[in-house]
Amino acid sequence: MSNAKQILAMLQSKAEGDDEHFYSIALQVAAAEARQGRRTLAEDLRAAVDKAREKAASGQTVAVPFASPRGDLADLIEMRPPRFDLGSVVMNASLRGRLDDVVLQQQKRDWLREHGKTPNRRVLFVGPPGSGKTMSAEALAGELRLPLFVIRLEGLITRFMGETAAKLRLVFDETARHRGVYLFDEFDAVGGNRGATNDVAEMRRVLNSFLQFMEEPNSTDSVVIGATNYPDLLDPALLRRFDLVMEFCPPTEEEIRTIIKFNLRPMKYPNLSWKSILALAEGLSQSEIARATEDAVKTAILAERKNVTTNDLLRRLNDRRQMQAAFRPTTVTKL
Ligand SMILES: Nc1ncnc2c1ncn2[C@@H]1O[C@H](COP(=O)(O)OP(=O)(O)OP(=O)(O)O)[C@@H](O)[C@H]1O
Repeated sequence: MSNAKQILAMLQSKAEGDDEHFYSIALQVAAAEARQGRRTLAEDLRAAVDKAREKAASGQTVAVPFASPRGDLADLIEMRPPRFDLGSVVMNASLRGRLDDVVLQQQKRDWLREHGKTPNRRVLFVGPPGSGKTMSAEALAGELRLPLFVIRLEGLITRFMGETAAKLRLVFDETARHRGVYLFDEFDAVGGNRGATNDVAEMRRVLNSFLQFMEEPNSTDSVVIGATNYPDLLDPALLRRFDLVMEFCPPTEEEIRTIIKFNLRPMKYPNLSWKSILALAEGLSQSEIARATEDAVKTAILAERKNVTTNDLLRRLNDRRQMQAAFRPTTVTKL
């Protein structure tokens, strides 16, 4: 890009309030300077971008001001400002390590590029309902100080039958225009045989478009996350398009305890009988445990108590078990 075009693009991104695009062009200029041997100027530019980014982020916790998608996109993408960071998600050390690695590669993406490497940015989250996939996508966005955009694929396919591929094009164009974390929820709807529609030709079209869009380079390094409860239904060709697959598991005893303690705050809970609580919580998802705990806290508040008791928790965990039994799907059918 010529200097004049770069200045024009920078001014346009400033006018649109898209700071990340602004910085990204400034870094492209820095890289061009470095290639021509002007390393001090390149370093100065890079340091100025880091400083500007830090300044923009200071004063924020993880809240990110960002415009919601407009026009056609408003129907397709839901914008959620991230409310927490990865420390709020209870997960095992190996999963945490891999998420931290995505954060690091994204934060140091310009440095990686200078060494001819592309940062990982396409991630598939696999795991049972309520195990923290959406929460982790939000936390990843929080760590990167980016907005989270959620695209519900099943809804997109049923609603825009015949035009889904064109709508997906719009979404992917947006990922190249505005840096963010884009979560394609219910990903099996496009990636598998479980049809949101029985129109096999339409599903093929959507799948092929998706494969093609995933291969395209992304000028903003937006992070694309697919989330599914049914990895077995995904087409292997699609799986290969992801840089990483991350598995979310049902909670261990230690994780159950951490989720309960976290959600009991700010109540007191002396002398809980953990043995019976853990026994009843086993088999419930992270989400069900968090909600049962929240209900137990509400019970204590309504009874004007400061303490949550073992019985409060057992009663609410039992409620969740009954709900789980009532709603457990019997089978998942392959077409
Ligand atoms: N690993 C976790 N650590 C702490 N809280 C969790 C965790 N997983 C789930 N929760 C709680 O459950 C809620 C719902 O979880 P989330 O939506 O992330 O699950 P999910 O895996 O995306 O589910 P689904 O597949 O049904 O979309 C979270 O907002 C949080 O309150």
